[in-house]
Amino acid sequence: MSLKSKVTGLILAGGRGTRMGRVDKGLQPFRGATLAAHVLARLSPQVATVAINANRNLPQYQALAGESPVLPDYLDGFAGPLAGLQIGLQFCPTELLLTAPCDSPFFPTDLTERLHDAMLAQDADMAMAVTMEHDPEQPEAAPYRQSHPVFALLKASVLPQLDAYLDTGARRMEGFFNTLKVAEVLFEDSAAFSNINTLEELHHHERRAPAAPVASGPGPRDGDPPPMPVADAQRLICERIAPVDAIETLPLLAALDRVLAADIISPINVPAYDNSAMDGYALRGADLPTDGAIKFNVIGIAYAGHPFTQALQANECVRIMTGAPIPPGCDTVLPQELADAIEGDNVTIAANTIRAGANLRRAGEDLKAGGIAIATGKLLRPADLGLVASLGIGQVSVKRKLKVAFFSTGDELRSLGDKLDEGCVYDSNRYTLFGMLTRLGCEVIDMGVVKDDSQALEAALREAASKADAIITSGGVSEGAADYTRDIMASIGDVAFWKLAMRPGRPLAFGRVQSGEDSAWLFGLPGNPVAVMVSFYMFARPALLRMMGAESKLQTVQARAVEAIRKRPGRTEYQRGILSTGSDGAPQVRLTGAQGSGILSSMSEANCIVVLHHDQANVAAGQTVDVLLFDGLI
Ligand SMILES: Nc1nc2c(c(=O)[nH]1)N[C@H]1C(S)=C(S)[C@@H](COP(=O)(O)OP(=O)(O)OC[C@H]3O[C@@H](n4cnc5c(N)ncnc54)[C@H](O)[C@@H]3O)O[C@H]1N2
Ligand code: MOO
Ligand SMILES: [Mg+2]
Repeated sequence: MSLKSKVTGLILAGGRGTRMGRVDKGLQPFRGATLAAHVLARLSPQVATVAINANRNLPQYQALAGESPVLPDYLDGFAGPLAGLQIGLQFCPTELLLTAPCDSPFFPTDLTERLHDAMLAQDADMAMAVTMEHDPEQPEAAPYRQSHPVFALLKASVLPQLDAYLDTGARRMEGFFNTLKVAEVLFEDSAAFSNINTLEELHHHERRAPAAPVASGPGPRDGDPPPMPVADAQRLICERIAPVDAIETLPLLAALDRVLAADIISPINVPAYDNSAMDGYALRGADLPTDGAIKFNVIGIAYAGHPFTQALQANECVRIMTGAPIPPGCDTVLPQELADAIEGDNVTIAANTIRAGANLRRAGEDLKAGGIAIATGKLLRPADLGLVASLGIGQVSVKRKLKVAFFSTGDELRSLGDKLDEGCVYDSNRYTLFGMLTRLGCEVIDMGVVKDDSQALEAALREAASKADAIITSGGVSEGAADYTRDIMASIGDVAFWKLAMRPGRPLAFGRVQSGEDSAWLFGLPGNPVAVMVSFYMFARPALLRMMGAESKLQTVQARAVEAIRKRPGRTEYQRGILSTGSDGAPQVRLTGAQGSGILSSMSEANCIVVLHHDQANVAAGQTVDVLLFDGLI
């Protein structure tokens, strides 16, 4: 039996993340994935199966764990790693359990093997990693021994001892380990066990990252992490964001473009009764001639709103208008223009003019009483208002509008009405952001321009976090000497800075900003005017829609490229295009000329974005490309 098949791995992710501002450490974005995902990638090859101990954000951990279990503590109140160990041992289907904390993504790939060797050699109950450390304050002093109790291999059979220890109220790992026979294993590489406690440490590691074990994409340049593929960033954002659950009830007309918060159940059949689809004559289908022609006697008139209620006899018919209820016994309507002859009260109908059952609209054929007419999450469009009205419903429950604060950053920015000093530009991003957010149905909070000044930025972010569900900023997220935004963002929240494998829109900041009790999601978009729009559409838009509880799928259409398009594989490119109909009637697209990410006119001229996918290479003229239409997007 292999060693691996005897070991269950347990990721300890149940802590409070106190030193990280109480964020869920394991879910922090790190080198294209989450910290816990990195730990999982290290652990999986060393064990038969993995479980995750977590006490918050269980769905996100479950998404990571897949088929494997996510185990909350059995003990209440974030009782520490021993509580995680307890539930892990309770679950453990194998002879041995190996623990690893969610904030240490660099541990050795032979951890299980080395701990196991020592455990056997010393006939121990558990084995634990130890390193020799130097005190940075006293570099001359002798190194000291540092144990790493969260990296431990234990016999599953120690569970009763752990239960007894926890029953005494004690919670310290070292205390429990003193009750066991422990083998210590000295590892040379102390950095392998370094854990990431604070957001500063996280960003420090993020910036000097070696190749990420779970991220894909082109290799690192100058020690930088590889740019993250667009799809990975979208997934990471989506995994972290949950819908805002506040709802309100609105009169139907005020609900246009809002997100439905409860299914609309049809209280009635629509239509409520069988009725005529034509102006003509209602009759019994059985009376229709099979050959020749038959004369029907008109015995009355049915109008919409004025039914004819008398039952018909053989070869009788009723003059009927569109929408009028079908008289009793009738099942067919002859459109009047199909009559062979109409003379006074007589209508002659020839054989094979219509079939029995024709031209009727059946009760409930649109909506059945008791059925779901519109499902929760639907963005209410004009057709939906009509549908709700057709059910006689005058008020609907919708999600409250999402509050989104936004501002531009940069000393060079001037607001409209200001003099354009040398080296300055007018702030255009706030206008595009206003437009995009308003179109998305958000309540916008325009916070103007904020200078490249750390105090002003911090104050603006705090104010925004206190007022809004989400914050959108532009500028200052790249590597420039005046790009203060990234440091302030990182210092007052758990904000990660990503370099994305896309163009435009390479830099992006995403995370949560905290101000006292209040917090908000932050999207720090790049400053370049085209980049800000593209990043908004690709990342902020789906995230905001998710917060609103709405669907965000965008439909692409295919079009023939009129000219060749240069494209480098390994990044997603969003080029501005004009979609039209070719001489053969098929859709075709051409680019709007210069594609620089400062050229906003390319966006204004365009009616679509040409999406060139991550792995796609140069496109030859005549080849088909995917196109995202601006209609529906903006
Ligand atoms: N060494 C590197 N430099 C840059 C990189 C990089 O990876 N390494 N990335 C480039 C890319 S791509 C972009 S996009 C920009 C992003 O820069 P920032 O987000 O830091 O934005 P700023 O430096 O503040 O501004 C960039 C550019 O955009 C103009 N801008 C900014 N805000 C507005 C506004 N509200 N209205 C109109 N124009 C605005 C600003 O004046 C600059 O020209 O970084 C590249 N550099
Ligand atoms: O993202 Mo920057 O993409 O060139 O403008
Ligand atoms: Mg910059």
